[in-house]
Amino acid sequence: MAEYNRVSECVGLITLRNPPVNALSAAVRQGIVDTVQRALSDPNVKSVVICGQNGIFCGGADIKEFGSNMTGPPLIPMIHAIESANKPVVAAIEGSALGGGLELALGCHYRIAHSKARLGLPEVSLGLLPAAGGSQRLPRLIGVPAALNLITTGRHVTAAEALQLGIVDQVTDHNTVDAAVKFALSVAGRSLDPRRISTHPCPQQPDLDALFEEVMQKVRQSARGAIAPIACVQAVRAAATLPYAQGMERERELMATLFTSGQARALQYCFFAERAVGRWRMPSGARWDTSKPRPVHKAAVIGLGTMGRGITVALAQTGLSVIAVETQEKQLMEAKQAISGMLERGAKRRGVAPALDGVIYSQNIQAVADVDLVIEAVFEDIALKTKVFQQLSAVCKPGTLLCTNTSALDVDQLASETPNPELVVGMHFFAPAHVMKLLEVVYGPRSSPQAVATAMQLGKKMGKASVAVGNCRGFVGNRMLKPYIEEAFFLLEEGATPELVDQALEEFGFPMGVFRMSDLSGLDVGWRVRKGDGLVEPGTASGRSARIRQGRRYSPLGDLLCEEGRFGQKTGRGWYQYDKPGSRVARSDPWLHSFLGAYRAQHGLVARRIDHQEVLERCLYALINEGFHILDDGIAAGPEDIDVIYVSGYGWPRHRGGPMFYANMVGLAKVLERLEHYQQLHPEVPHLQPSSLLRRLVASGSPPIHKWGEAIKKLHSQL
Ligand SMILES: CCCCCCCCCCCCC/C=C/C(=O)SCCNC(=O)CCNC(=O)[C@H](O)C(C)(C)COP(=O)(O)OP(=O)(O)OC[C@H]1O[C@@H](n2cnc3c(N)ncnc32)[C@H](O)[C@@H]1OP(=O)(O)O
Repeated sequence: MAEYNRVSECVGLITLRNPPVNALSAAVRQGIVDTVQRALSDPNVKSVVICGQNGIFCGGADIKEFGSNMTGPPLIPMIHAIESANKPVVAAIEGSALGGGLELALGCHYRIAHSKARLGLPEVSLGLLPAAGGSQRLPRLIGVPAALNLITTGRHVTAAEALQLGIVDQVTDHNTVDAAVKFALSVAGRSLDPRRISTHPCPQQPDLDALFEEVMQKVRQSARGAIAPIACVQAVRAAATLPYAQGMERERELMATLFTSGQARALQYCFFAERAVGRWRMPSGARWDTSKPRPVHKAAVIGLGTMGRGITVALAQTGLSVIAVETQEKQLMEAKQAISGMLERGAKRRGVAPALDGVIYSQNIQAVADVDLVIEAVFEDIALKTKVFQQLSAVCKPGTLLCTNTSALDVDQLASETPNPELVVGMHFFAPAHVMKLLEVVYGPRSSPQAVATAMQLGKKMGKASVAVGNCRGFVGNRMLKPYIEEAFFLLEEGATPELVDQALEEFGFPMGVFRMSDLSGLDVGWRVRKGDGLVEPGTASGRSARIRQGRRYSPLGDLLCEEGRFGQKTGRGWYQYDKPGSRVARSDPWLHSFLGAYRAQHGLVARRIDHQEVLERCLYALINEGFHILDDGIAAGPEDIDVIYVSGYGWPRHRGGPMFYANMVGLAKVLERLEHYQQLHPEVPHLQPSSLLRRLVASGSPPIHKWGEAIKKLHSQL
């Protein structure tokens, strides 16, 4: 919808009305077409202003429409009609002008922005390109290099940067619509020819070919298989080399390819999934909209190792006052220096003052007496954490929320050691905690909805993709990682190399394959966990029986490397070799290959040829299968929760939508059939046994992913 008013006697004011972001739905487009026509045909109107209601210009095309049959007037002729108008049209930009919203503004003759507005063409992050003329007008307006940067990254710019780039004509701190109306009156009657961007040539650019080659190479490297960034470069190239009409034709062709691609579907699914996880619910029936978070003004972090330092920075950057506690004086001093450095570097990047005064350091746990929330980040040891929780329960004011940053320990067990288990939740950060986007908020059966709501809200404030999950071994992310890593080990036993496995996974789109990742995070981490589980048996036992532990197939390969002191990058040796400890460039290691040969010989294993498809199917389907178990157990409320966790914390390629979305794209019946196939070949591997939920979904006709929630509820009610 678009509302029309005449203001200041001779300005036609068109207001886009489609809460919450004034997306260009069919009704809005129809409204714009009608109101523009009305303004242009009214002889009393000398100029026109377009704005959006509720302080936001326009969030772009209505993404929900992309999945359906699109009706209503198309955007391109609508914008063209505005640009060809014989009366000046001024865009009054408040809040956001994104995607189709900015393309609409680029069709206007002038753009006035509020100083707090943000502008951008983020279509690339939805698997698309600015195909309402944006890829052709922006380079003509601001030049090819700047347009390439904005269009291929999708980044939003501030009003100040937009002014500097020449995207907007004026920035105001006052009422934007008033400023735009005044401006519109001042330009009434002026020639509009120089203001029609589509009629301009692109500004001259020396060495155009070299520029495009360089950008294309950079984009291909960072795209990890995503096709939209490449199409964006091709579209801008068309703007730089072809007349406008032919450039538009190229823009349309490229968009047609992207629009129907699986990647666009995956990326748009991610957009909505990231918002859906904020609407969390617990098996008890507690939900985001009925649970009020507590205000948190002051927080504390206990334990200032790597995780505690990152968490302190993340909290301080939200503007909270933070008490950072470390009992060892030397550690405290080192932490203070490290945290101050991180805050300073972060502030410099963001162009703000560092929140150094926001952090108070203490060796004494008594210092946290008046905080609203504590995040404990001491060493992963249940006895130590229990002791800290008991101290906190004694010291903190009543009602303080006690959160544990654990990746593996039982949140319920910790809660049960405190007098108020309802105040306890897990906050599982990922290293480095001030950088990584993901936060798993782990609730136990006794965690109160208010505690979950508070942790979720705090996560959002810290800019994290926060996902509420139930308590189980490994929560969601690490629980699914276990079968993925185990399959990779089994593949080595059967004849693969770390290079082959990693190459298959990196070609799929992971930034690092499982072995390069393991070298980065340290092989000793998993070794310690397996030792704790009683799985590690020193010695040189051979044969099949040595590889069956606790009744299931087990590969001791990781343990054997650790026994050799090969912990990965930090020791300069792991699944690969490095120039020196701490170096990051992985090189193939002949020692490792002969070690694998000797290991296979010792265990009577005959190496066979393994291809990329088998690597992907075994590693990914094992991980996905665990995801179905997690859904069946109610640990994750829906597939979106799992997918957001994997995309934001585990390097799953966003253009593949997350593991559960990927399973949906591949086809549930196919995933089931391949799991059954591998299970028959490896009956001693329980994680290849298809989950009963997967079987039941296939039996009920493989509903599309957005219907899984309904299907799971129905299947559970039939049990
Ligand atoms: C056969 C082949 C044919 C091929 C040809 C096809 C022809 C098609 C041609 C069309 C050409 C189109 C070219 C243009 C494309 C686009 O414009 S794509 C959209 C680009 N815009 C964006 O990516 C912006 C997305 N939104 C945001 O970044 C943020 O929402 C915001 C605007 C910055 C506001 O942020 P915030 O205040 O934090 O609110 P949110 O929680 O993010 O959002 C609130 C709710 O609004 C929903 N929403 C937001 N944007 C859109 C949108 N563009 N469309 C639909 N819905 C949107 C969002 O989902 C939230 O709702 P809930 O999910 O219900 O919470």
